[in-house]
Amino acid sequence: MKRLWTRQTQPAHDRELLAHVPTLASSLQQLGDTELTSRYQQLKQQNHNPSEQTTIQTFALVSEAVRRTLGLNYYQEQLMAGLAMIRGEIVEMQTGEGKTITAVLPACWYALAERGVHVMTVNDYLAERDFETLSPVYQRLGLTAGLNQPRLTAEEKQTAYAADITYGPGYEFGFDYLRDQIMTLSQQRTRLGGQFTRTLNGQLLNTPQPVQSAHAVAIIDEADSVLIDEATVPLVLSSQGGQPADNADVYQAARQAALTLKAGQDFLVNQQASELQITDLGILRLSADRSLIPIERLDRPWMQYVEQALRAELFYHRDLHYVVIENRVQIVDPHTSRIFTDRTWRNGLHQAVEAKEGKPVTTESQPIARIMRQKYFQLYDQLCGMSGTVQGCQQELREVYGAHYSHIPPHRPSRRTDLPVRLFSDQHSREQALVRTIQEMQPTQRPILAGTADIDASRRLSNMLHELGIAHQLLNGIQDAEEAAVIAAAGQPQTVTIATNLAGRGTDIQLGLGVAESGGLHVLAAGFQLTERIDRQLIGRAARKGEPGSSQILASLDDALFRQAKSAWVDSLKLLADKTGEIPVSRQILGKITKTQRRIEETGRQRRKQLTQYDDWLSSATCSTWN
Ligand SMILES: Nc1ncnc2c1ncn2[C@@H]1O[C@H](COP(=O)(O)OP(=O)(O)OP(=O)(O)O)[C@@H](O)[C@H]1O
Repeated sequence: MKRLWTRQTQPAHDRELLAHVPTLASSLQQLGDTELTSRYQQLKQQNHNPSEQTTIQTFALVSEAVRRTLGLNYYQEQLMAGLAMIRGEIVEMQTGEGKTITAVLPACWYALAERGVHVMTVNDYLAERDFETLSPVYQRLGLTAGLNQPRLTAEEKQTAYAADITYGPGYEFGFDYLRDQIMTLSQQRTRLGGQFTRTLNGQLLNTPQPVQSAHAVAIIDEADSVLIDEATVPLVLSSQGGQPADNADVYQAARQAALTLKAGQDFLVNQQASELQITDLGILRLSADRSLIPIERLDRPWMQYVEQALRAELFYHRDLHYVVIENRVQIVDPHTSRIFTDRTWRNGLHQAVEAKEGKPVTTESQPIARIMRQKYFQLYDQLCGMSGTVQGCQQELREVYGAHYSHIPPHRPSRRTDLPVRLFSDQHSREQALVRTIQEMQPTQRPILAGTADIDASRRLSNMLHELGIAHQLLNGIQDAEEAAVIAAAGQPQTVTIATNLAGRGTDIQLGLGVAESGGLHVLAAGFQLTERIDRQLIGRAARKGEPGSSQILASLDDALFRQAKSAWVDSLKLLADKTGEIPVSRQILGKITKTQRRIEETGRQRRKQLTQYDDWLSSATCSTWN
């Protein structure tokens, strides 16, 4: 990756440099809007020279545009983060420190070069929110902003990319790249003579053009999520599936066959690793009665259909891995609990889940092109980003993306109180304790955000509160309420919000009248997440912007983290439970939990590394075949 401006960070020098920004910005206050725009445009015409002077002027113009449009004045820390990002760094700013407007500083600085700036975040909701909020700021400087969303037409995408600054979810940029590659390849295959004839006929004028022109700059919000957490799953572009399948009976027959098999005899299963293998005995049993196999309708070996049916049965659970909405199986993102309406599992797994649920079986989509996310982001000349939680993955960001890390201190010291962790022997005891805590807090009028691990748990907690007549709202991706409306209400007095990880990133819960005085938002986390970073995201919803707030984790030995720990110390903890199921938590236990989370983070890193190496090998193998 090429750097536009590299220089070692010198905090004292930077502070001195940035101290000029507010002064210069104040002097711009007397300018009219047109004059403000033309000042920025003049900078653009000065044949973009990445000097410190240009940086100060750009930051001052952006500061004034933000003040006029949003009524906010940049903090010094936001300017520092902006400066770090134009050096290609990934900055860690605590949650709630105002990353959304911080991204405008590097975006406008990079836009001076007129090569296109892509601002990416984790999902379309956040991309649209940021685009809506910030477009008027860009307009003031004479810049255009575009929104790149899934399901746009090619023309709409071209318009979004033609803008100076394009917002969108990270994965969508990758999918556009794959679509462009496929189109370009298919055009290259058109024989020269064919092109000549088509040119004579005027047909080439209508030849589709790639939507993505360049990979100049990517500014990535929630960088650890986009670049690390999601990086285990490659981007795969598939042909359109999802139509009613005319071989539905095959998947149903495979399910019937799978249900006759006995674990330990006919198949071996490793629940932890989600692996299974049909034994020789199982194969014998499955082939015993050939009349049960719809042989002439198979597209792949029968065993593979049965294996997928078993996987669907054993590893894929409703309201955890998928939901069923309007008779359709829809995948749930394991990191955020967000529902992917337009994605399906491959190799017949989606159909196996549909058959398991007794829903209409749809046609399989076929993979057409794929790219590891790492490879896609490496295409950019310049990559930078922000997150509240970079610590724990800075080494990987450097190794894979060549991006250095810098930590930006909070504008105001945190006023969050983290109450002692509570641990329970099982999920049920934990849920009882959650409900008791919510009940006890009701008189304080403080809003509560209860974060659950999955949709199923959010529903259970919701039902328990219903039974007790405790009013609450639910944010788990399948309720009808608009996400923005739920979040807007979550900081109002006495509001109880139950949310899956959907609320974990990027949601800014504004405190209602009198809430700060009564102690601010209280976050109740139902369990530890697999990594410390994700814990910090949820907890970070409380006490933002120097406000008061508190958090508490209520864990249970049933949680995925303890299951993954697979250790004798976890089993021994059960013996310590009192009659409510609560287990006293020592520093030693907390230390072991942190150790487990770090081990899982490290395993994830190794896995991503292996996947990329395997992908490298695969690409070189494929290339040599083509040659
Ligand atoms: N300079 C500023 N002055 C006053 N308020 C600000 C400033 N910058 C941001 N804010 C406000 O702080 C709140 C949090 O901002 P934002 O959502 O961008 O934070 P964040 O760092 O992205 O949080 P998260 O890590 O949760 O995504 C918003 O309400 C925003 O308007």
